[in-house]
Amino acid sequence: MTAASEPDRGLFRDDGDVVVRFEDVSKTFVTGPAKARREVVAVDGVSLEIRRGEIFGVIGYSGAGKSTLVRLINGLEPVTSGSLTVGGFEVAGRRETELAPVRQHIGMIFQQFNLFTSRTVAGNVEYPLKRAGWPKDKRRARVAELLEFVGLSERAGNYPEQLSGGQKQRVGIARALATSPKLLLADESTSALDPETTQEVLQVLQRVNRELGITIVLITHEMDVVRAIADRVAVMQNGKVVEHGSTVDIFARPRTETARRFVSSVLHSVPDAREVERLRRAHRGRLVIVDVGDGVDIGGVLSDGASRGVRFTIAYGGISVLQEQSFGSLTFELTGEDAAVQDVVDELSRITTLREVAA
Ligand SMILES: Nc1ncnc2c1ncn2[C@@H]1O[C@H](COP(=O)(O)OP(=O)(O)OP(=O)(O)O)[C@@H](O)[C@H]1O
Repeated sequence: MTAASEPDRGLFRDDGDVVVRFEDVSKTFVTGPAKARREVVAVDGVSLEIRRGEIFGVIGYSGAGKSTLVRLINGLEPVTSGSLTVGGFEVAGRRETELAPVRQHIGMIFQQFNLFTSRTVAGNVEYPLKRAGWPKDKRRARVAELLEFVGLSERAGNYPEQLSGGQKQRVGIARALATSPKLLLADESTSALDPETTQEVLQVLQRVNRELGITIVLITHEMDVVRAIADRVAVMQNGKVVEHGSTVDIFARPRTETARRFVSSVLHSVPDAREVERLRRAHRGRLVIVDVGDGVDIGGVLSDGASRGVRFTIAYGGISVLQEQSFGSLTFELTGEDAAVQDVVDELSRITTLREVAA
């Protein structure tokens, strides 16, 4: 599918490699009546760059501030403080009427699809083209092209209620792509879908990114979604980005407890509290959990330990491969003379992240 010709007005062209730049951005909601005003800091001092052509995941638990962060990008919520440039355009401090030029380059899809129930599939996809003033024959050709791209040509005359969840979301994607945005915001776009349908929608999003070169910001609370398609990811907690980096790095070396919990929700290589209890009952030696990955020579340390009489038992763990790198974690029981075991623990701590399971 080709990009539709649209006036560009210079946005998204001279912004270098960075499509969205947050600099110390905060968003505070003030709620309640005058006497009992309450402030909620939904986004708290976020600095972040989203690069051209990437799929950028934003993950966090409910209330972390993900939706608000993304709604700032297209000005659905105004920024309280800081600087936010989108396609080289400063969004912070703009009036609603000034945002139209930047919004025309941004598409959005939603968890609940937000389709017009009274319009057909084709009518839904056509809607933004009508609003943008496209003539009828061009609209028709564009809608056909978009429906083909998302694999729904046969469904053009159906109404949303006749479609499955995955098909509805594909209509949402086609509609969001209609006017050839440079940036697609996907807010929990697969959260209402079963795992199989989720994969189907993620594959379409991946094609949107790879084949059309559209940058995607993907909000989710599922690390599986991040693992499937995100190039980089930001982990949010209490309005702050507590960690961000390439998806591979976050999986291989999560630095915060929140990131670690998200990673272990997918990999299951780290024992949870109940499993730790069971391990503790079954093993009497020192129990350590170590992160493993390419280039981390855990075997070498254990062999050295063995030469001093330290024995190890693998009690728990798992190793996965993502984008050709292996990562995961192993839980060892170490037994032997105290000082020698301590040397092994020290050496493992030096080469990787090690957590000890309390005796
Ligand atoms: N319009 C609003 N008015 C007042 N408070 C709001 C508003 N929108 C969001 N908040 C608050 O801001 C915080 C962040 O909410 P946000 O919806 O951005 O989080 P989230 O990570 O997207 O959560 P979820 O996954 O549940 O949607 C929450 O405490 C929320 O209650």
